[in-house]
Amino acid sequence: MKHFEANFDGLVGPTHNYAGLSFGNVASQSNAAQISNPKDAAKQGLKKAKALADMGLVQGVLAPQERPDLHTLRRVGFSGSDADVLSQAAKASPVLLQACASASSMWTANAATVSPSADSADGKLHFTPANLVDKLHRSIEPATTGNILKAIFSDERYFAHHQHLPEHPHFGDEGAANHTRLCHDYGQAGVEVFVYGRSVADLSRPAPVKYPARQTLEASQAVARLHQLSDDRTVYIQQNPDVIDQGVFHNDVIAVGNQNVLFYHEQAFLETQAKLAEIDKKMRGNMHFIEVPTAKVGVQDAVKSYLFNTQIVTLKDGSMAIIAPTDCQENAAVHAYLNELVTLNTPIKAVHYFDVKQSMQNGGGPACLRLRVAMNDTELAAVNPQVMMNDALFARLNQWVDKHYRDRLSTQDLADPQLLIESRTALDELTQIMNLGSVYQFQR
Ligand SMILES: NCCC[C@H](NC(=O)CCC(=O)O)C(=O)O
Repeated sequence: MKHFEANFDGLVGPTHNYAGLSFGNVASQSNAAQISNPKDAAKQGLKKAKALADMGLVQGVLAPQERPDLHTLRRVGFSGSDADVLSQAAKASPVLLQACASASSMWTANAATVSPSADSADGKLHFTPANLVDKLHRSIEPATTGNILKAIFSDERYFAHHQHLPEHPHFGDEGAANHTRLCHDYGQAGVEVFVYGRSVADLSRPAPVKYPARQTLEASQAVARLHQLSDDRTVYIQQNPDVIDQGVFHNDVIAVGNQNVLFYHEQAFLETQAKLAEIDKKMRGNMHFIEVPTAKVGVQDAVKSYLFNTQIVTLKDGSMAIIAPTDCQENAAVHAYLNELVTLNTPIKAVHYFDVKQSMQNGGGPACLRLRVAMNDTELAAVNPQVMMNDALFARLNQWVDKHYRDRLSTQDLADPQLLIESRTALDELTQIMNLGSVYQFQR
């Protein structure tokens, strides 16, 4: 049996826009009210996904969500025709309309936490959609995320789907952006590392003062229980609250792992040495800890360039490559660091750069755009084949984007009833292309 890690990238939705909705996410806030280009955004994402498929990696695509979300707008009291609801909301609360129109489900690293069958007691691959309660615009994602995941990973012999955690700050959960699975071989039991921003129960632990800590320890522990992980192979690390206050709103902005490599910034964690020792012990040794010192790359440069929001992938020959945003090339310190990294004695031998600027301007790099699913070939054979990236799907999705997407969108346009019609028409066609059935409210 073959074991590997598949990536499922979020397709950027037709309403991709810059609304400045994410307090604590510097890019989102500083690009508020800029004009976006949904067509370019979707094509940039598709290009990255296709390039990874062409490198021999297993690559899938996840469908975007229905936006503007008329269901939520009606739930909070707007009524009448769809056009009425949009115009009332735009007048009464532009921020609310923006929250209901965000294409934020494109960042599928926040869609769910995934544990492979090798790690769980029942031998199933587990999914828990993230509740994303810290941000209104993201808190409306988990139910549809669950529907989409179930439509793709539907075979109950292999896949276990859990409901998202209770929607309260106690269980603030941001999914895989705060979770890294380490292993020696993808098919062997690994060590699942959960990184949290604060603990609700233990108030003696430090917490950020300026920006929110989106992930709680309690949420991480709940997901580990649901996924039937063994304590012996689970590690909880607190993120350094000082870096959260400098714009590191998810752990995947400051650390990334793959197999036996953990690539992280010197300031990423609290109690770093003790936690690395625990990882090493639970991994039974042979780890590569690649620590980036502040003297080489400061936290600000890491946040701006997204050096750690990169993907580390294992290629066919067993070597690893980094998938980085072009922003890393444009930052002198980061570019110099990456040039040096590939010459060091680590498994990482190459860096490939991709332009994902439309997503970056909202604080989402290459790693945010993908959900990792470590699996084996029997499990892959049970995945909906219509979502897997190949030449035909790439061509079909590019045509679909060309047909339905705008190349310019402002936050004012979000109230345009025509945008809603375009978006629904596009998604309806997409569910046929990807054979998803009726996953959206408007189809039910
Ligand atoms: N993993 C990357 C997530 C980025 C995402 N940005 C946003 O939602 C910005 C949306 C806006 O401001 O229009 C977030 O902060 O959760």
